[in-house]
Amino acid sequence: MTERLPLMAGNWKMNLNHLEAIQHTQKLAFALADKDYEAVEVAVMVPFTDLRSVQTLVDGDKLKIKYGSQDVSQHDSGAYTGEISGPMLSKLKCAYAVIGHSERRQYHGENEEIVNAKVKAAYRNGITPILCIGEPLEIRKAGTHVAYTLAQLDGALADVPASDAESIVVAYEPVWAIGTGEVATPEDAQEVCGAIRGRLAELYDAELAEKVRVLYGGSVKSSSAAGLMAKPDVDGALIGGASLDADEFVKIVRYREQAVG
Ligand SMILES: O=C(CO)COP(=O)(O)O
Repeated sequence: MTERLPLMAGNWKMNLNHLEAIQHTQKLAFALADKDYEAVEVAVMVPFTDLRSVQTLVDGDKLKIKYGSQDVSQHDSGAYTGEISGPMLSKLKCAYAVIGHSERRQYHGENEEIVNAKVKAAYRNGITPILCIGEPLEIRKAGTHVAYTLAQLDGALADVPASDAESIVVAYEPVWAIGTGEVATPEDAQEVCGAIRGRLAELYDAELAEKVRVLYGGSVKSSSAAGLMAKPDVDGALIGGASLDADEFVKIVRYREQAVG
């Protein structure tokens, strides 16, 4: 079995201006030691206006923290007022772009076609997508959450070749768990993360599926991280609210030191 380096990615959402971003990144850099980065990959997904500041810090101080954006345009250039392109993000050395977050699907009308085009735009520009999928509450209640989430995966990966897909990060983020304080149980997370890996094996092959990191996101805190990470198909977390608190985020990065609960 391939060893997958866990990924702990903070999604700051629409929080922290560029001055606050500098302060927050410096706090993380100060708190995290080399040995933390050996055990876990650490990333922050920041507002567009923070990227240049974060890049300058990371480059200047040779920080091991990775960074990325929370979205990317499906187009590479042109008359798309307000959009930010893949070439702009790769020029800022973004490692990752969050794509298809439920808040973008909900508030910005992103459908499967757009998400698929954005995944391709990221790859075209050397950026690794962190693809977000997951069901709303009514689907969970109806018991069709696995099929619903896998259909989102199929749509996002349509016509994406294995040579690209092998590096994708998939984040299972059930909408009912996002920002609600209601974290999925480790068993719930494993059920869907395992199904995602199974579908990747069907869409591509087992070797690719073993390589891909599948994260869980939704109200992750230091008190829940170790339990989630104990599951075989959960390879990290996408962390919203708790990533805005540097001490709490560092505790999540060090989940191995926390009790499984
Ligand atoms: O949406 C999320 C990460 O992308 C999860 O947000 P919370 O951790 O605030 O629930």
